Amino acid sequence: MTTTIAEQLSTVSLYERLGASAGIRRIVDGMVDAHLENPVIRARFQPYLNDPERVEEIKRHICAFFEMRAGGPGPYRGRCMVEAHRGMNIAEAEYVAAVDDILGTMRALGHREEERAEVLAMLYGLKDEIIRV
Ligand code: HEM
Repeated sequence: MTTTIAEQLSTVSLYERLGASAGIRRIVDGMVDAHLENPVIRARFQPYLNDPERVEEIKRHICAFFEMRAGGPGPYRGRCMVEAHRGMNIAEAEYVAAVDDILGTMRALGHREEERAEVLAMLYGLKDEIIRV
């Protein structure tokens, strides 16, 4: 029995389609750079620049979180989204700015509309665990 390319692609996990661990790391690096340039949210991240080891740890956690959510093999050992963002009083506009940075980075890296839509759906599902928790 023959299968179409579309059917074959649909069986490949989002993790693989994002380029596995290395591809996700590129998205996270670009996303953090974009956050630092984004006037809506950069003040949230600038204080961490004094502590590069902490930045690296947070990036590793964000990579592991994305990998887990995209169907990757590894565990996520960071905090849950409510714990990670508790007390920050994140506003809707800040959440949208962060999502825009992630999708803009994916577009710049050449990820297809399909993968961007899947990541958007994943992020949207986390909204209530991040805004004003
Ligand atoms: C868009 C969806 C978001 C996702 C999926 C997400 C995910 C994460 C993850 C996985 C961590 C690491 C947790 C850990 O190290 O235990 C983290 C940390 C952090 N997030 Fe988010 N985040 C999102 C939105 C935001 C927004 C909108 C802001 C602020 C404008 C924000 C600010 C932070 C900060 C400052 C940290 C570091 C906290 C610390 O360890 O001191 N995040 N986020």
